[in-house]
Amino acid sequence: MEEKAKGEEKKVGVIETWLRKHRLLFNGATRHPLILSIRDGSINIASFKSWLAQDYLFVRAFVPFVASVLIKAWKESDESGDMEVILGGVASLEDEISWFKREASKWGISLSEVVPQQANKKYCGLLESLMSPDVEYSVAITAFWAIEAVYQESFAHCIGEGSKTPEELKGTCERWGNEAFAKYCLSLQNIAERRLQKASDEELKKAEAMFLNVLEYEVDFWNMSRGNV
Ligand SMILES: Cc1ncc(CN)c(N)n1
Repeated sequence: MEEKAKGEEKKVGVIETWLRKHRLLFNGATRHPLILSIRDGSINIASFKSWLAQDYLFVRAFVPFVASVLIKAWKESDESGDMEVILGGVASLEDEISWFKREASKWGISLSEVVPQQANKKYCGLLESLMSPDVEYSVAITAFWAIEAVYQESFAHCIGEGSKTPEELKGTCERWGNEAFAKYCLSLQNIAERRLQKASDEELKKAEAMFLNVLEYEVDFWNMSRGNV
């Protein structure tokens, strides 16, 4: 292998630095007991159904949030490619909502009767606050990446080697654990990283705090369904 010239080593990015610094918190969100119970097959189906119903409401609130990130990209981005990636995200949410409806009917859940629980309301409130034009693109795209990355890492774990995920839950895990979704998350990470490289110290602090907020809210979201056993 060719030896790298001095000073040519790849710099560790902002996001990679956060992932190393907050590894335990990231693992807390992506290796939550609910996810581990899917992976080892011990999942209580009532918990799964509760998660599914609550997540449908979350995803409906997620659509306008992603649309607001698209607007920020249009206004603020220095790279036109950002819009295509985010637009692809908006488009795939239509498919996701249809998937939730099909899945709910399969499990006998009446989505029109689902009442949002406290942790869900709180998380949707966070999404709404991020839609404000006062929130910087760097902060919003960081939140967007983190929200998607938690699901990708979580569900990919359920279909990874040695998993005993029940057959009827494999489709759910594939939805976020598949390779294409992993690539999409990487595209979002690259956009966020590029913006963070140019951000002021104050913006960087806000974005890091937002990353931690997302991890905390994701844990609360998983906990909400676990409590419903
Ligand atoms: C709570 C939550 N977090 C993330 C995702 C992935 N879009 C989701 N559907 N729900």
